[in-house]
Amino acid sequence: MPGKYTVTYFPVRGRCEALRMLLADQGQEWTEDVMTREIWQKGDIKKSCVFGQLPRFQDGDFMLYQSNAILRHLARNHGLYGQDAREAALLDMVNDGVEDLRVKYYRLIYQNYEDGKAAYVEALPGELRPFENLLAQNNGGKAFIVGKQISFVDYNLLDVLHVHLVLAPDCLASLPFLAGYVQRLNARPLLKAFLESDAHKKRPINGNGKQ
Ligand SMILES: N[C@@H](CCC(=O)N[C@@H](CS)C(=O)NCC(=O)O)C(=O)O
Repeated sequence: MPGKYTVTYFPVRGRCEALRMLLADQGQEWTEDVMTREIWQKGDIKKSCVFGQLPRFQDGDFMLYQSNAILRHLARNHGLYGQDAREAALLDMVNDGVEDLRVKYYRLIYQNYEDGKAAYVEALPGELRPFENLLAQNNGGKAFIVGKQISFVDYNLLDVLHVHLVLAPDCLASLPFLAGYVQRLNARPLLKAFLESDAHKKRPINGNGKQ
């Protein structure tokens, strides 16, 4: 049984919105422990974090760092890690692909937004194409990214698609399976309620105001 969940993070969507979507869609409650820049800059909490960074996640007295490890822990707690070892391996593969894209996105947002945005947006459909192909191969593109049930990777991929749809609203124009996937997942009742909540809508996407 999972203990009480607490998410410690800066007041942004960033690397936590995927796990928040997972929790909301799975009907879980959690506490937000919001880290201000002022407190973080004092340095004591940073020193206490395993890798000197947030998010930190608490499941009762169990403490975890690294956003993808947190997603996987929640996947194991809530049956979101595929139906067998092969599905789990495929989920790991796709999640690594999501992480690669997320890292490119953060590099753009935090290091090269003004100069790099146009080229990034132009290349984006090509970056998203592998996910379109994976969807097309699974149940005619009408299911989840892997297998017949939702997984932690669906929440992570959905978050990365959400932030890219803000950056480049037409980025799915040539990717119909991904466009349908976003609509389908967004319409899941508990997820829809979360996406329409102030907690989600008012939370900045990134920490520097760029999006
Ligand atoms: N690989 C880590 C990256 C964590 C990370 O980059 N955290 C940033 C915020 S998103 C942070 O703590 N920045 C403050 C600092 O490094 O002092 C994860 O996925 O959790």
